[in-house]
Parts: sequence; C-alpha cells; structure tokens
Amino acid sequence: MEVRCRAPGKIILAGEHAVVHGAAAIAASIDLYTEVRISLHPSGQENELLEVDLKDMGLNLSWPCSQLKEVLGDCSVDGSVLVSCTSEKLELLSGLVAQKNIPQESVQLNSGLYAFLFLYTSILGYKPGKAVVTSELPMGSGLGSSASFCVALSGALIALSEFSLKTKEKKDQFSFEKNDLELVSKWAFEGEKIIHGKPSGIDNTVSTFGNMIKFKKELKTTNLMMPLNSTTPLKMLITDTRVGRNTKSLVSSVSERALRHPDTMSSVFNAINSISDELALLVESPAEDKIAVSEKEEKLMELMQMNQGLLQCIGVSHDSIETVVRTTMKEKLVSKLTGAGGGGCVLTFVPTLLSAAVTEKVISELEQCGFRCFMVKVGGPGVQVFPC
Ligand SMILES: Nc1ncnc2c1ncn2[C@@H]1O[C@H](COP(=O)(O)OP(=O)(O)O)[C@@H](O)[C@H]1O
Ligand SMILES: C[C@@](O)(CCOP(=O)(O)O)CC(=O)O
Ligand SMILES: [Mg+2]
Repeated sequence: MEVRCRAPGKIILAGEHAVVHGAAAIAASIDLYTEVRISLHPSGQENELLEVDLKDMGLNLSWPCSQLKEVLGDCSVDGSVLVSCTSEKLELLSGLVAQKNIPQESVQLNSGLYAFLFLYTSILGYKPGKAVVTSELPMGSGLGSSASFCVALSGALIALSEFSLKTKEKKDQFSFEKNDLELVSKWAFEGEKIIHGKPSGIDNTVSTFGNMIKFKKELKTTNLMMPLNSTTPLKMLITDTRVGRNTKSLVSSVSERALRHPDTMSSVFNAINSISDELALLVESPAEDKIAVSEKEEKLMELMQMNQGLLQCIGVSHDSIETVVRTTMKEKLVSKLTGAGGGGCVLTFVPTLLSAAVTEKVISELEQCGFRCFMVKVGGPGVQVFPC
C-alpha cells in the first residue's frame, strides 16, 4: 500500500512571534511544497524495517521495527486519538537518532527525525515501511518547511491508516474531508511542538487548509481560523538571505524578552494584533478601479512596514534583513521578514503597477548582495493526498 501526500509552505503577512503570545496573524500558503511518499511493507516478515529517505539531504536511515518496539514500548495505535510527545519519549527518540551518527552539518535534521519517528509510530505503530521525503522549500528560512514536512507526513500516515479501514473498492478514492484535515493539522502540530518547542499552530493550519487565513491562538477554546478572500491578487517577491537560523531559539528569545519586559512587550504584541486586524479587513475590502487598488496597496505596504519595525524592536531582525529593507526602499518598495526572522526569508510586496524593469533592477541589486530572489504564488491549495 502506498500514498503520496504534499503540503505547502507559507508566508506570514503580519503577526509572526506575536501570534505565539495570543495576537492575531495573517498567513498564506505558497506554491512550494514538501512531498512525503510512504509505502507499507507486508508485516510478519523477518528483519522488518522502518526506513526514511530524506532525498534532498542525501540521508537514508532505517531502524528495525523490533528495536523501535523494544525502545518505545507497546503503544495503543489509533491515528484518530491524538497524543503528545512526552519529554521521556523525546529522550528515547533522540537515543534512536543518535545511534545513526548523523554528520555534523546535518544535525539540524535531528528534530525533524524525532518528529518523523514520533508521528509514524503514534499513527501506524511499528508497521514496516519506507518514507521518501522531498521538499522545494529552503529549510530553516521562515517559509514553514517544518510545518509542511509535518503536515505532509501526518497526511500520508492518516491516509494510510484510514485506507486500511476502507473497503477494497474505495481504496483509490481517498481524499481528505474536513474531519480528516482537522486531524492532520492537529497531528502536525504535535510534530511542530517537537521541532519548535512552542509553536502557535499557524504554520500547520495554513499548510493544511491552504489559501489565506487569519489565525489566533486560544488558550481555553478552539483556535480562531478564518479564511480570508483577498479581492486583489498579492504579488510577493521573496528574498532568501541565506542566513541560517532556527525558529525554536528565536521563539524562546522573544519569550525571554517578554518575561523581562512584560508590559512593554504586551503593548508591542497588541500593536501587532491591530496590524493583523487591519490587514485582514484590507485584503477583503473591494477595490474596483485602479485608484482604489493603489490606495489599498499603499495601506498594505504601510502595515507591513510598521510590522517590520515592531519585529525589529522585539529583536528578531538581522543585518541581512535590514539590507533587504534598505535596498528595496530605494525603489519605494516595502519589505518585512517572514517567519521567525534572524536571517531567513524576507517578503517584498510588488505593487500591481510596478514596472518589470524596476523589479528586475531590485532583484539584481539583492542578488549582488549574495541573496537569492524568487516570486511565489500566494494562497494556493493546502494538503493533498494522491494514491499511488
Ligand atoms: N524535509 C524535511 N525533512 C526533515 N526535517 C525537516 C524537513 N523540513 C524541515 N525539517 C525540520 O524542520 C527544521 C526547520 O524548521 P524551522 O526552524 O521551524 O524553520 P522553517 O519552518 O522556517 O523552515 C529543520 O531543521 C528540520 O529539523
Ligand atoms: C515565529 C512564528 O510565529 C512562525 C515561525 O515560522 P517558521 O518556522 O520560521 O517558518 C512561530 C509560530 O507561530 O509558531
Ligand atoms: Mg518552522
């Protein structure tokens, strides 16, 4: 039995970091995907293995299923019942990965591998199988590679566990329904917790459901997730500064600053919340003629600019990000970091009437700084499963 599942990366138009502390944020899926293909092998054979092939990293690892069972213990496997990874379990998973002597330059993959082992064994138990992972997303650069990996993986695993419940004739008709999508997103969130420490849930939500969403984390009730219908297409240039960073440490540095300056940081988070609220209303507002479109674009750029200022003030900007902001500003274009910051990717809004010549000039200047630029389509589909 085999399935292929793909899930998109994302950009955050407003509200990163503040969303972890309860503010609203706006995110949209982009047309760059992570794909996970899983084939299950027949059980009851000798030397059964769970294999993972991270194609882009050239890393192929396997564990005997008997070893996984011995180390992780018996588990009651039911993909429809969510469980969180305990610190004891994480320790056991880290032991299983440590045995593989992963090269030093790939250690950032460790947390992804813990998430892989956790999700696979929690949803499918110790069934022998092979997962092949490929991704179009630059890893660790703010475009949500961790969430798209967790969503594509959870999607493939849920599809396989549901497939096994379906009658033979229906096996090639699988597609995710609303309940499946919610389950996929929740499992992916459990994976994100292993990678990020304290995710808000926005990345797995937008990667699962696609389009553009307004998201707000709720402590006591269900998170707010509101799809937004943008009335004008948004064109975004992405600049990858190629400066590596790690979401987990940036998120915890902001939390530490919030502990040191609770009132001040809470005012900043409130200001970011207002930016997200305003941006949500703006993208859905009608713009029937050219004047209305350009007024709307001016407002959007101003909101992005204010958000970048506040991100800088909470300590998550970086010299490379500021270089992109200054370089694009020469052509009156506005840029802001996207995702956790500290390097990674920067968004530049491309107004409808901007000439191709100016766009090319800006890209060329950014590339001379050693950055990589590309355009993305904003607001496409979320997770999709394809039977093989
Ligand atoms: N294709 C993948 N295979 C394995 N692990 C991955 C993959 N994509 C992302 N990850 C995990 O996610 C981490 C990057 O996540 P993060 O720091 O949140 O940055 P971002 O989500 O912005 O790319 C990687 O270090 C790795 O552990
Ligand atoms: C900083 C944050 O708001 C977004 C992180 O996105 P990324 O992992 O950098 O793509 C964290 C979160 O919301 O979980
Ligand atoms: Mg991430």
